[in-house]
Amino acid sequence: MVQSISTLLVLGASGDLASRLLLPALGQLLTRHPERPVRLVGAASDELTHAAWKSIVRASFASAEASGPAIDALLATTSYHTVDVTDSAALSNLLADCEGDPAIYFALPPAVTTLVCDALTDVTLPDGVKLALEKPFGVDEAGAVALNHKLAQLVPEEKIFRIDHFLGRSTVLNLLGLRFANRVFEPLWSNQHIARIDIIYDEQLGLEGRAGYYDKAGALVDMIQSHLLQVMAVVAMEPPSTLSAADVRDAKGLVLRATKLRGGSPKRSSRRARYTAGTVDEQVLGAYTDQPGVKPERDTETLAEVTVDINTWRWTGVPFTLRSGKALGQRRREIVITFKPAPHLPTGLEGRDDPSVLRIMLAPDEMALEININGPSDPRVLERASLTATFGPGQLLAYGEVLESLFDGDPALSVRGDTAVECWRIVAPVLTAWRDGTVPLDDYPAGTAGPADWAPLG
Ligand SMILES: NC(=O)C1=CN([C@@H]2O[C@H](COP(=O)(O)OP(=O)(O)OC[C@H]3O[C@@H](n4cnc5c(N)ncnc54)[C@H](OP(=O)(O)O)[C@@H]3O)[C@@H](O)[C@H]2O)C=CC1
Ligand SMILES: O=C1O[C@H](COP(=O)(O)O)[C@@H](O)[C@H](O)[C@H]1O
Repeated sequence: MVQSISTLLVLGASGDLASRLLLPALGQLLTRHPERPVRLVGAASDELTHAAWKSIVRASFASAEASGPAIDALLATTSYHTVDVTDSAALSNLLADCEGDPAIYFALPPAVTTLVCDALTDVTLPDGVKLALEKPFGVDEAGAVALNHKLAQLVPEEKIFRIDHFLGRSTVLNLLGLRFANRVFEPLWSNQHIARIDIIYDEQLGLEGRAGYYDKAGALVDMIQSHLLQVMAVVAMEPPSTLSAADVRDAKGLVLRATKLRGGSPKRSSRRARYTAGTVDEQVLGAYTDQPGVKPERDTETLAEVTVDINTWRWTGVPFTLRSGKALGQRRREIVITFKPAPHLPTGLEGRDDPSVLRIMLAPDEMALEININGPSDPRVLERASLTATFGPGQLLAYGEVLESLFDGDPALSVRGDTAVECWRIVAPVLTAWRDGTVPLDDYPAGTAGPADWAPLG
């Protein structure tokens, strides 16, 4: 391992991403690998004292049980700057506070990230700088194309990391192992035997004070346009020759280029809803529209569902439904692969003969293969059984994996520029239809499974 950066400069350091996910993961990484010393510089518009910043970092590290010499060294030297990060002079000052080669981490809403990239054109960047940009990449398809061009003027492609932390989850490797290290699944992995695939990421979390970002994004852009399409690409991709960044990115790119909204109709293939007041896990949650910073007239959805087709020999005809939402009653993070029914049940066998279902659960990663077997008392009567397994949790948090690959300059866990644009192309008709009001905005009480008349998935 040759660590190629010395400073992590986090823009948007006072935000939810930084304190809840990025800093704990940095703490965990440095605890496991103290030989990777890194200076941490934070910047955001929030007025934080040095002591307040240090206590944020300390609390984030504590949440990951981070400790040791690299942690102590980082805490002794970390600094925080209250600045407008879209200002070129402020950015130059921030870079002056970095030691050695920095990675600039854009933990910012996408519109702000674009402005920072504009501002960086007036800044002299160190040769070894790396740019790590959070999802969503840009604010729409044209914006993503323009952002790619802007970035190309700043640094070469190999220094650009379009972050999607779902690629850092052990789930991705687990999926590749399950599919390509066994002969039993791959021959069935196509429209010949699979009826439908649902990818569900239901959260119990509400807005968590993130209106500044989320109210302009909504569930479709926040989760489906990025994370869930990436997961779908791994579920559906052709077997890669190696797990190298080039092979896996090519294979994902082929899937996403072939993906289109099912039937080309946003009205039939998408649904959206927003939570009203309710109780999640015994906690009372106010309506989304009553949260500070939310503008109800934006009609931001907190639950989204989209069905796409992958137009290839392997997948034509199989609907892939992606769903994600907030403030739901149950946390449900699952890839559900529903097989076609057996073509003929021998006469003489009775009872339950539902199609087989393979469920791959995310965090903790587990799988369950639900099949029909002969019942214990009368062997002519079928019953349902579930074969389960637990995957290893991985050594690092998803963001730890992401940071490690950023520090090492390995693009395996980041999204290629053309793929980031493809993902916007796939959801563009839905965004337009939702803006036009062609698809109604339903509602659901927080703590429920979603609108009462939505058919359940998986
Ligand atoms: N939170 C999460 O769970 C995850 C978030 N992400 C991504 O991370 C990004 C940020 O999200 P999140 O942290 O949730 O959003 P937040 O709204 O919580 O944080 C945004 C941060 O950016 C700062 N900021 C905004 N504009 C400026 C500016 N002009 N100058 C300086 N600072 C500025 C804010 O400072 P201030 O508050 O002072 O305005 C705040 O620190 C998004 O792209 C999101 O998709 C990705 C994965 C998970
Ligand atoms: O990117 C995001 O992801 C989180 C969900 O990921 P998790 O790893 O925290 O489960 C989501 O809550 C957030 O809205 C979104 O921006």
